[in-house]
Amino acid sequence: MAARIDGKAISQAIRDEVAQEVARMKSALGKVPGLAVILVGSRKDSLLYVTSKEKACEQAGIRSYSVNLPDTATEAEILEHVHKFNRDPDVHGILVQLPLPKHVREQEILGAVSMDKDVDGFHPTNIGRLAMQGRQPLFIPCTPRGCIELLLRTGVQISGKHAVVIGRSNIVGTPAAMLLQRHNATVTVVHSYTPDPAAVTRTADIVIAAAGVAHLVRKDWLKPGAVVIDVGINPIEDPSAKKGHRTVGDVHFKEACSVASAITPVPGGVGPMTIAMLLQNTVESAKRAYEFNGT
Ligand SMILES: Nc1nc(=O)c2c([nH]1)NC[C@@H]1CN(c3ccc(C(=O)N[C@@H](CCC(=O)O)C(=O)O)cc3)C=[N+]21
Repeated sequence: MAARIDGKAISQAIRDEVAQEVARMKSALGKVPGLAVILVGSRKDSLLYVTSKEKACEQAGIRSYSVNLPDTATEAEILEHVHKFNRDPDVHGILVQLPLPKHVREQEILGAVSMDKDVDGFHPTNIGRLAMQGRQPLFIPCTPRGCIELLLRTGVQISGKHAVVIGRSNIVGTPAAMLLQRHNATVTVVHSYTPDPAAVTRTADIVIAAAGVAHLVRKDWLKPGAVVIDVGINPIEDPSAKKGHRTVGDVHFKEACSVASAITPVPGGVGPMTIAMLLQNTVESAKRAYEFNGT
């Protein structure tokens, strides 16, 4: 029976650490970190995420600034807000909630965020530095960083292990693969064109599932003793649930539990870590801005 990796508890510990840092900064400098969140449109899931980010900021003592633009907002309008936050010295992190409406070119917007406020780590220069040996990005994308943090804080060795990342998105799969490589794992990325993803994944010591497909990873995809990090957040119908639906990961949790040595649940795994990492990136950014080392 696999150990359950408790993302909720670990993320709470990180949020407590962040809150302490914020308190120290406040008493030493009279300043607190600031996070700006730009939301375009009214997708229900995005609204929910943004609200929980704001709540988490408030609890940690981080000031949040939010802008909610209509679906019809133009690139120029969004850029105006990005530029305003770039100039604002009280703002240390800027997050543009993704996905953006289809008429907006995502890369244009993400590339306009000041590199040293790019707490999502999505600026091309930060991604480029993440990919290069011997270079340091200013920020590591929150979800992949959360996955690695879960491994580190549960004492899972990464160095020398074979890690398989399922999915190659810009925001999770690709940066997760780069990060694992920086931690000296041997990394394979499988995706929708991989002929036999199960066979490849079965050779993994560590699996990071970020395909966005409910229950893609079954028992026969896993090597006995594998450590499984499930990034998926997929709504499925469930007549027995109160709302008629529930959230499941990319991994069939129950099946995986009989094979894996440790696994993250959904919800309560990677999701809460994403928010904790966002807060941590924001505090680190404010500390850099004020040249404050925490004492
Ligand atoms: N610029 C940008 N940055 C992001 O970091 C970003 C984004 N856009 N767009 C959407 C995704 C998704 N995301 C999540 C954050 C928290 C949970 C979370 O806390 N989930 C809970 C509840 C899940 C549920 O029950 O639905 C859990 O997993 O336990 C999930 C997903 C951040 N994202």
